Amino acid sequence: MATRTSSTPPTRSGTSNRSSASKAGSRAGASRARTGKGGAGSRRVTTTESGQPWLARVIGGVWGGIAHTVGGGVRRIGTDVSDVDPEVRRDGAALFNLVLAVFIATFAWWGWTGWFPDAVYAVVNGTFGWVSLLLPLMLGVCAFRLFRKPADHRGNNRVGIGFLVMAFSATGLAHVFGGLPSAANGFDGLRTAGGMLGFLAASLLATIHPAVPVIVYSLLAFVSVLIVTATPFAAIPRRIRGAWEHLMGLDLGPEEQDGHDRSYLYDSERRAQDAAHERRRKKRGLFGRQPEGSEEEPQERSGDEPYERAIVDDAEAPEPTAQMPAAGPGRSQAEAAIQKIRAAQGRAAAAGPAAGVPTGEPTEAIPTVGLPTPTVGAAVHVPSNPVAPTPPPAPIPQRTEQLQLSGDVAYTLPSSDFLVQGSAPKERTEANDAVVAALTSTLTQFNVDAEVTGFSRGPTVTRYEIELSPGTKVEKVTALSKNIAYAVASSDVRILSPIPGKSAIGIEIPNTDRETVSLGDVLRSQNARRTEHPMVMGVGKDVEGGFVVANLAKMPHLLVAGATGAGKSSFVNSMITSILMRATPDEVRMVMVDPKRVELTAYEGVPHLITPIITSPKKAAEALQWVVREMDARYDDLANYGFKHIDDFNKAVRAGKVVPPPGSERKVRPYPYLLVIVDELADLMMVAPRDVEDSIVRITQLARAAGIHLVLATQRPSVDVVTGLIKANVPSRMAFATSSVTDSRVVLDQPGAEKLIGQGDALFLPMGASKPMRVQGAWVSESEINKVVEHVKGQLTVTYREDVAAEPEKKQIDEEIGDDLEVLLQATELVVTTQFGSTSMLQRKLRVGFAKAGRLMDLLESRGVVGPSEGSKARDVLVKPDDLPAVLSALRGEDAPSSAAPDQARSDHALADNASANHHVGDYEVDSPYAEDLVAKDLDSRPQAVDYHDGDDDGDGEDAWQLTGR
Ligand SMILES: Nc1ncnc2c1ncn2[C@@H]1O[C@H](COP(=O)(O)OP(=O)(O)OP(=O)(O)O)[C@@H](O)[C@H]1O
Repeated sequence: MATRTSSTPPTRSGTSNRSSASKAGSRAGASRARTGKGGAGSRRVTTTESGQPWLARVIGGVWGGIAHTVGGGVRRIGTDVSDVDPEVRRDGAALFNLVLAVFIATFAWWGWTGWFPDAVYAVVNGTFGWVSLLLPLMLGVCAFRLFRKPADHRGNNRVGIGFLVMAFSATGLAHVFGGLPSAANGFDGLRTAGGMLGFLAASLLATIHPAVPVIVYSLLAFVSVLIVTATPFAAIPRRIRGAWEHLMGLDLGPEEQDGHDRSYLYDSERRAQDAAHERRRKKRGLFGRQPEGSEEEPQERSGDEPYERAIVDDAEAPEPTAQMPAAGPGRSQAEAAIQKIRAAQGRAAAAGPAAGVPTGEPTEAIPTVGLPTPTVGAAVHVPSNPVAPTPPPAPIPQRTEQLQLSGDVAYTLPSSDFLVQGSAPKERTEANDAVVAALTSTLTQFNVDAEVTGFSRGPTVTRYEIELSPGTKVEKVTALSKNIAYAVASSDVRILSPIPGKSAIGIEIPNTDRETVSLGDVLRSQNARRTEHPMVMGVGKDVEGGFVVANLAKMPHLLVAGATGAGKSSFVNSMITSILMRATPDEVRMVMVDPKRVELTAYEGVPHLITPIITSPKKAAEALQWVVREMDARYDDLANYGFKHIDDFNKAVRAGKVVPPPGSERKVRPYPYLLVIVDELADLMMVAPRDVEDSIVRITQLARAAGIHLVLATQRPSVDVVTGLIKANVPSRMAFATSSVTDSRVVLDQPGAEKLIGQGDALFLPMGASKPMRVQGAWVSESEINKVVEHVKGQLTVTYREDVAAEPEKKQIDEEIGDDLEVLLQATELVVTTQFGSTSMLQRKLRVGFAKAGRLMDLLESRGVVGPSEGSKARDVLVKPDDLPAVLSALRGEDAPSSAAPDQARSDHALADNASANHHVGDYEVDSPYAEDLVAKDLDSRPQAVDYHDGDDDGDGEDAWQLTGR
């Protein structure tokens, strides 16, 4: 059981509401009415329990009211952050800082006089000297932060401490520059310098030499600026250089700033990089981060966005491509290089004994076909695309502060150090130059008027770009695929025609020197930092060496398939580790299904789990049904409170705008995302194909808005596992190497995956993309996973929901039915689906005797499935096929299944919210009639499937259905 939990335990609901209401009431009167008890009730509790004098209560209430009003206004300045959770607001303290700032400003800046300001001024000025002029600014910044970021305790403390150090060192300096007044000069003397504080700080040091306090406090003041601006020492030179270059108008591109040489780029490429950098820089602010006080706000998550994409990248600033420049000196330079190669080849062809085996001059030698060797003079002029630099070890992404979970639990995300840094990516190697030469040679041999204009080196493959001269057919190059494979001595050549977004043909050829993509690097990349969304995962690197990061919430469901050893499990590990690195259990909960029992065991016990890792396929099928019910409960809330997406609902809950009906005991909490991971769909489909498919289809059709997302992995991407229905509803696909082109078609609806080279090489087709993107999956080692898991488990003890895959409850079966339930269910299904109430049919189809068939028919009549006997005629069937699930459930003694539950019932529940009990789903509460019903059903106890093949081939219509029991 949990020792700590991320939310209010079930038993607390009543009392905790009261106590939190009481706290809120004493802190800020205006927030009282938030609790389910209603404003009056809360106020009464505060009044009777607090024991404060009435005047204090009145002042507290007025202060709280003003604080919330001012806070509301401040939170709307610039980026609107008015959805700050009312529970964590510190408006009272913020207002205190603000009032103090204004007050000090009135006499320090504006010279307000009078006995009261004079008295305060004497104290403040006597303590700080002329540094009191700075105090309003410091207090103002503190107030602003407290209003807008009350939960950022770490940041607020940092700024507060920074200002204290700054004020102290400033008084020390002021004391020296104010002429080192001594105590004998009295307060008046000290006031004109650094005040009493300055005297204490500097007078002793100044006895050594007046320069000593100047040096000490200058350094301390500098350190205080670093503390306030959260600038690490290592970043100082870069920031100073950035500021200088900005002031002088010399802004460099990002690569140059990182110490990367850009001399290999053409002018136009550099300009493109600069423009992209400028756009990004403008977005981020002068120093690559937002100025203090407006640090990058967590991106608002909202349900509906235009042009949603699963991939997270800088869509506005596409990375420059290293195509041959259209014109100018760069172009002529490149053309000269190509001509040089041509000339060399021409000479070689003329001189060589056999076509394609050129023997050029040593410096311009063309490699022999099939045995590529590096050629300095030839290929080196073909530009390579710049690869994304390995990001320096840094937090992943910005949130290393303590996060406040519900239930007042502090939670720290795992440190970036747990994930190692990968080796620096290579931009070009000799092997690339050799392949360029081989490709150029092949094109020349076959008289194809085309040029290799550049290449992008990825970790696993390099994509060489070929541009055709006007009038040359694309097919002339694609027809050469076998010759190209021969020339580069690799069978895994993949031709892209065209490269998406470019007028060029891409030829992907595996690198002989592969590189591993470290998950840590992917999560530290700019793309990952662009968003704080908790469902973002590091996918890997694309062929251009760019980091690929995707948002699972936008996929919204993902199919991962590939042959054994192709890299699926490694991908699933990267996905789970990404979530653990970036999301708290309050933000993302997971259900893991691992019938293979080995792949996911490392994650057992992480607090993000809602149920122990499920290894039994039967229990997994039940868990999926639980997910369906959870989805229904969430939909009820969305419908009830008028939201279209769980993100909008959560935002409103955090802003205190979701108020349960008066009298309701319920405490509405934000719903976490629910990620359901199935690491071998085939095992589930073998056990309960119909139920698993039903659940998956239902979840995938609706769950996006409910924040529920499915990831289905399989090594058997055949049509009986990945059925048409499942495929139609799981729009994003990740195909690792498949064993056949048929499998590739099942996963991607196109060939390609069969040409992948395994071990993490994949084709990623996120929802909405027309062409799959080739990526090398991110790799995370077992030891890294263990470190992350240990940290996460140390933060919070897992609290499992017991009913997700619980043992099925004993059912109340009608005594009259007794042991005949199985066969009665079959009879019902048979009669209702065929709409034919014949006893002899039951006899034949169920292979039972006349007496048994007659008894079954009587039972069916007594339960209203068929009408009374009409002699030799078949009986009327009174139940429509659509109502069959409800009837079967009723016979089993269960409640109606959720899929068959009338919508009216659900909306009735929604209206009667306060009448239903509080239930916990995961660690959050749901009011749902189904919450009680979140109990697994015994699926094995009923007929599994109706076989659509004819039973006995005698041609009669009755035989069209045959029940196949287990
Ligand atoms: N992204 C990757 N980077 C580097 N190597 C990888 C990557 N993914 C997989 N590999 C290599 O391939 C091996 C098999 O990968 P993995 O176990 O993920 O395959 P799988 O498809 O899950 O196979 P199975 O279905 O048999 O479990 C790993 O042990 C590792 O050596």
